[in-house]
Amino acid sequence: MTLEILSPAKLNLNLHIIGQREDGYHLLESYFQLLNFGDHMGFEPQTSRIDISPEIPGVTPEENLIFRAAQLLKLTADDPQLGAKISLKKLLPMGGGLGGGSSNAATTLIALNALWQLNLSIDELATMGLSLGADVPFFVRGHSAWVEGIGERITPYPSNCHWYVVLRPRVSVSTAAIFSHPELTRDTPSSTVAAVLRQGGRNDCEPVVRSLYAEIDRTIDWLNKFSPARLTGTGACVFAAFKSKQDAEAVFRRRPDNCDGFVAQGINDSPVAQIS
Ligand SMILES: C[C@](O)(CO)[C@H](O)COP(=O)(O)OP(=O)(O)OC[C@H]1O[C@@H](n2ccc(N)nc2=O)[C@H](O)[C@@H]1O
Ligand SMILES: Nc1ncnc2c1ncn2[C@@H]1O[C@H](COP(=O)(O)OP(=O)(O)OP(=O)(O)O)[C@@H](O)[C@H]1O
Repeated sequence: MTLEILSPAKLNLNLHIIGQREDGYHLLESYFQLLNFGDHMGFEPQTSRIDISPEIPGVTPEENLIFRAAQLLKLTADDPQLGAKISLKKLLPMGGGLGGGSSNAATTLIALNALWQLNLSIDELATMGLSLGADVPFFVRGHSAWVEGIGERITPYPSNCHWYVVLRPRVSVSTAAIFSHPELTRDTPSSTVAAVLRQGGRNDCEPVVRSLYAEIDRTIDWLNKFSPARLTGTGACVFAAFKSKQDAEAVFRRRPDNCDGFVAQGINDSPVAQIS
């Protein structure tokens, strides 16, 4: 039996940095919007081996978050006979602020927990997920949500499910470099999810990212001509909301030559929420 499932992307509709922990990690407040666009994954049980195909260029099989998630689950179950053939059609740009790697890891935890009949709870899978990445618990829970702390405090909250143009300028942003930048705003006052969804929030990483990456700066300016544009995560992707699919597609067709990307709709529940 093969389980085929979409591993969705997210957008950070806002990203407020309200403080910093002693270990250097930043305390965030962010609305995480799930999208109906992502990577396609397939899972088929087999004996003992965990095989992922095709490989991701530039990521060794052992570093692949899909492999690490499967291995973690296998160790927790303490059963060396567990294995799976996992297929991946990667459509999400890597290092784009869309959470692709974290989403793949979460989808793997949920799918294999079901296929291997381990009966681990969502709380247990979310705790395991946090050791793989700050955004993994959000994707494990599988609902658009207000996220606090470094990603571990998650309150599901429905959005208006707008259509989005997502543009990817062809540059790569180092998350660690942005978070360690001296100019980064780290004292935004605490807000509420209702205020952010009503007024639209801002991304505190955006001024620093714009100053360091001219292509991202230009892309935000271009998209701003049609609808208020913002960075997701620490970039490099930039997005704006539209009332209809047609409006979004019309803007996407006119995108600058240096960008690829996609049009997608916000969703409140991830496909993984149906199998967990
Ligand atoms: C900010 C977000 O993009 C929001 O979606 C994510 O939480 C970032 O998650 P990520 O890309 O998985 O990043 P991680 O691999 O966990 O962290 C990369 C680096 O960014 C910094 N970092 C990350 C998240 C955070 N809340 N505070 C930080 O200071 C840390 O220096 C860390 O070493
Ligand atoms: N299955 C995977 N898919 C994508 N990236 C992976 C995967 N496994 C490991 N990685 C590594 O993780 C890095 C970050 O990838 P990802 O797509 O999650 O970035 P992101 O969209 O910037 O995430 P975030 O929004 O959490 O900052 C990649 O550059 C890659 O080296």
